Amino acid sequence: MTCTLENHRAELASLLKPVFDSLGTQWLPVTSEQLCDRITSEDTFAVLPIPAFTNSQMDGYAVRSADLLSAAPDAPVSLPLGFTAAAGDPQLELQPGTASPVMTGAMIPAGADTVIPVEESATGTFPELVRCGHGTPSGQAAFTAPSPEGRFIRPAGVDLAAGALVAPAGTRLAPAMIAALASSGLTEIPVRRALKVALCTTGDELSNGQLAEGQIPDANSPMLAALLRRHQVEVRTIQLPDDPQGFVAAIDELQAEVDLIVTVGGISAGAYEVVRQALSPLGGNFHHVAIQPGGPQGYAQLGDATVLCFPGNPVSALLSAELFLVPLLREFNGLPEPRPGHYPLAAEASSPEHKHQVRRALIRDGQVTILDPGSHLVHDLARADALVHIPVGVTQLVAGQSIETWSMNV
Ligand SMILES: Nc1nc2c(c(=O)[nH]1)N[C@H]1C(S)=C(S)[C@@H](COP(=O)(O)OP(=O)(O)OC[C@H]3O[C@@H](n4cnc5c(N)ncnc54)[C@H](O)[C@@H]3O)O[C@H]1N2
Ligand code: MOO
Repeated sequence: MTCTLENHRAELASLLKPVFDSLGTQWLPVTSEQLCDRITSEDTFAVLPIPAFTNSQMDGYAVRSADLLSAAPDAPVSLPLGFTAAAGDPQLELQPGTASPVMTGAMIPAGADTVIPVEESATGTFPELVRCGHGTPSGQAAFTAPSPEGRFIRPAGVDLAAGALVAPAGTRLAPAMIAALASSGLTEIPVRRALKVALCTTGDELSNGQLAEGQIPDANSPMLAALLRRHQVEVRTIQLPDDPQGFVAAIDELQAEVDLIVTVGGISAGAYEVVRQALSPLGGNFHHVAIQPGGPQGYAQLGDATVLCFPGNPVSALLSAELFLVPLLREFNGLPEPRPGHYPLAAEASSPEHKHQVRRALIRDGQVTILDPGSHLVHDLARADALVHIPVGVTQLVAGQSIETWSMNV
């Protein structure tokens, strides 16, 4: 049975919706390398205000603004120094009529209400400084101008108050938001649990080691694993046996460990199509979609096991994943819909009338060149800059016409 690209897309979207809906929450440390680009599953609220405490914006002197009201270039005011506050030190107390050297990020001493940058002091540099517990300060600093209250002081909570919403549920965690979560004192972040996929290749011709005559390296495994990982999927790759009974037993075992099983190969019209032969009697759906490459497609729901079956030719496998799975992963991960580019076609191209063709293309010198349609041309796939969709009903494209191009690498 042949179905359209849109129908198959819709069928897979409804097949996978309960899978995505069931994922729930996973708590990741804010330092986790897996956190970037994940989606928060709950509202997160600040434990600490940002900034966490009132601190200095400059390396300079914390003083009371009232002590410098008369300061002028011809009448500098000299203040004895108190202890020095470095970033990370506990809060000091400023005695009236003194100046406390403070470094950027240090707590503003209690009683101080303004900061004068060191370069604005009469000498422009710090004299010898003494931190609390390391002796008695003896120096002085002179100032030639008043400094208004609050100047160069960063108040606690000015950016975000304690208890305020840091990120609503559904936020995609970009690096800056990770900084906001960390700054607000959150150490464990609730994110939507990553989809766990078992990526199963099939075919006696595949080998990851020594190649016997007739064998080829397994390209689909590393290719699709890389694609899925790019979309935050936890992937486990496995080569399933080519006999239907062993295949079903393996699927049975895998279903307890993963959310989704993706098989590649073994679904077309051959005599040894293990995936189709194993899953058809169990209610699997195998049909031809009016697309090229990627015509043979399948899926099955076996109890709790959701199985997606892609064709084995590497180009067909990757484009099947790009067409049917990646858009759902992008939606789950809160990514915006990709946008096409537009370029004039360098040379004419043709396409079968009753198929939606997805062609690989090069973009050079502002023009797009469509490559050969063969679904075994994995190196052409690798060097392509973009995909070009030629819908059902369009048989001829002419040189110079404007073409939509879609990136595979977003
Ligand atoms: N009589 C027909 N033959 C075929 C049809 C058809 O409609 N009638 N469809 C063709 C199309 S279109 C495709 S696509 C393929 C899909 O076949 P399968 O999904 O059954 O895949 P296999 O037969 O297992 O493999 C196809 C091809 O890809 C190579 N392959 C498979 N797995 C890998 C891998 N992991 N790494 C690298 N290469 C792989 C395999 O060796 C075959 O060359 O069927 C057409 N035939
Ligand atoms: O659909 Mo197949 O993917 O044309 O080779």
